Amino acid sequence: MFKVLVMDGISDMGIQMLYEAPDVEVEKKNGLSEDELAAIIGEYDALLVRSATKVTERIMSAGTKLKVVGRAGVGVDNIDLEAATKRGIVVINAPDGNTIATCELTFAMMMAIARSIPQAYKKTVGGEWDRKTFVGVELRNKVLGVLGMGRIGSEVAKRAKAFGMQVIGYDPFLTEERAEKIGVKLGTVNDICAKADFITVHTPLTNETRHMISRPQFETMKKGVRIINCARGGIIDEQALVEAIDSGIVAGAAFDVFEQEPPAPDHPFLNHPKIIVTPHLGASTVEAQENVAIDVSEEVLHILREQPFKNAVNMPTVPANVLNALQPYFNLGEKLGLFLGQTVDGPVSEIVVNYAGDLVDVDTSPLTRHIVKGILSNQLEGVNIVNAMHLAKTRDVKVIVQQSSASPTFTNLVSVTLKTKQQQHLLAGTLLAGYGERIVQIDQYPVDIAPSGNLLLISHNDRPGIIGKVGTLLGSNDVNIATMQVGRKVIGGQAIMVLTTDKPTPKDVIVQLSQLPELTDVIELTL
Ligand SMILES: NC(=O)C1=CN([C@@H]2O[C@H](COP(=O)(O)OP(=O)(O)OC[C@H]3O[C@@H](n4cnc5c(N)ncnc54)[C@H](O)[C@@H]3O)[C@@H](O)[C@H]2O)C=CC1
Ligand SMILES: O=C(O)C(=O)COP(=O)(O)O
Repeated sequence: MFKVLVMDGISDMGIQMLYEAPDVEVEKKNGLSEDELAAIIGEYDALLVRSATKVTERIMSAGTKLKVVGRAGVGVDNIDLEAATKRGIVVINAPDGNTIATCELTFAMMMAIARSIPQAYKKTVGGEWDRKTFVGVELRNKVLGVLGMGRIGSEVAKRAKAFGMQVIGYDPFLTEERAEKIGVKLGTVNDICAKADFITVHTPLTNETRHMISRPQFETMKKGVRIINCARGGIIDEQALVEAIDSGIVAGAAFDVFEQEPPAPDHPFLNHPKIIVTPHLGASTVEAQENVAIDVSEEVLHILREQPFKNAVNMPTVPANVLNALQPYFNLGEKLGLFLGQTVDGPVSEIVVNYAGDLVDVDTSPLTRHIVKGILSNQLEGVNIVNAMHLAKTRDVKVIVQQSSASPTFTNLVSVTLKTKQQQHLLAGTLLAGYGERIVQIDQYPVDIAPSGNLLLISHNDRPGIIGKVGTLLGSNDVNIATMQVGRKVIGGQAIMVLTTDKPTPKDVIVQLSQLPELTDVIELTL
C-alpha cells in the first residue's frame, strides 16, 4: 500500500483518483512547519504540495521512502530539485492546468490598475463619493511588454490583442515565426522598457530572472508605465519599484507574488496607494485547482506503480514518440546492465553503450539511463532512472554512448561494454519480433539467451566431457537445468557455458563447480 501525503489544500475533487486507488492511502495535512513535516515524512511514498510547503534538502533526506514529490502547479522553486535528484526522488509538476487562471488574474490586475478599482472601492465603501481622483487610462492602443512568452505570457498576449493593445514580447525561446503567429513583436528588455505602457512578467524565478527589472530598467521606462507581476516575487526588485513609483516613473503596480510570502506586515507594498496586491491567487480558481490536482495525481500513480510518466522536472522530458519507440527496450537495457554489473568485482570505471540498427534514429538517452541503472544497482542501493546518471557522475563512472549505423545481423542491437580497472566485459542484446528480448553476445561469443531468472555463466576450456560434469554436479545437488548454451570461437579453445536453472544454485555448489579443473570462472547471475 502506497502512502500519499497531500498538503497545501490541494483540491479534493482533483485527487479523487488517489482516494479511489486500491493501492493508495491518502492523508491530508495543512500548515505543517518544517520540523513537523520532517518528523512524519519518512512514512510516505509520495508528497503532494502547492507553493506553500518548502520541500527542502532536510525533508528529502527524512523522506526515506519518498519516490515522488508532486507539485500541483507550475513553479517548483519551493522544491530542492538537486536534493531530490541525488536521492532518486522524481519531482513532477502540472504545467498546463493553471495557465488560463493565471492569465486571467493578470488581465484582471492590469484592468484594476488601469482604473484604480481597489482604491476606488475602498473609498466608496468608506462613504466617500470621489469621482475626481480615479481617472484611469484605456488599454486600447497602449503597448504591453511581456517578459516570458511561455504558456501564460502567450495567453496574456492573445487577450491583449483582443483589447486593441500592441504587444512586444521578450523570451529567449520565442522565434520570429511564433511571434508573428500570435501577433507579437519581438523585442529586448530594453525595447520593452523604452516603449511599454504596461509591463507584465511571466518567467520562472531563476538566477537570470531575479531582479531582471530593477533600478537600471526603471530608469529607462516611459513615465506613467504600469507594472504587473503574477509570476514570482523577486523577478521585479520590490525596493526599486517603490522608488520608481515615488519618483513618478511608475504610475501603478499590481503584485500577486512577493519575494517573501506572506510579506511582513510592514512591507512597503501593503499600504502604498499606487500598489495593489493579492495573496498569490494566480492559480486559485476552481477549474485550475481541479486540473492541476488531476494531472499531478495521474502522474503520481504512474510513478508509484512504475509506469511511464511525462512531467518530470528533474529529468529530461521525453517526447511521446521517442518514449513509444524506446519503451520496449527499457527492460532489455536494464537486464543487460544487471547482467554485466554481476560479472565484475571492483568499482566500475567506464560504460560504453553502442546502439545499432533502428535505434540510431531516436534519442536513446532514456534507454541509456535504464542500462546505467541496471549496472549500478548491483553496487548501490536506491538507484533509479532519475538518479542513475547523477550517481555515475559522482562516482567518476564515464558513460560513453556511440551509434553504429549498420547492424549486420539484427534490426536493432544494444551492446554494452563494462570496464573496471582489471576487467572488461561486453554484452549485446536485441529485441526479436515474436521472441522478445534476447542476449545475443557475451564477450566474443555469440549466444541466444532470454535475459531472466537464475543463470550460471561458466568460462571453461573446450574439452569433451565438461558439459556432462557440470550437469551431473548440478543434478546431484537437485539444481534442475532449464536451458543450456555453449559458445566458443575455435574448437578446443576458450568457451563459455550459460545455464538457466529453475532455482538459484546454492553457494556450496558454486564452490564445487569452481573446483572443477576445466572451469576457469563460475558466476551466478540473477536477472
Ligand atoms: N501567480 C501564480 O499563482 C502563478 C504563477 N506562475 C508563475 O508563472 C511562471 C510562468 O508560467 P508558465 O507560463 O506556465 O511557464 P512557461 O515555462 O510556459 O513559460 C515561462 C517562459 O519564461 C521564459 N524565460 C525563461 N527565462 C527567461 C528570461 N531570462 N527572460 C525572458 N524569458 C524567460 C521561458 O523561455 C518560457 O517561455 C511560472 O514559472 C510560475 O513561477 C504560474 C502559475 C500560477
Ligand atoms: O503554479 C504555480 O507556479 C503557482 O505559483 C501557483 O501556486 P499555488 O499552487 O497557488 O500555491
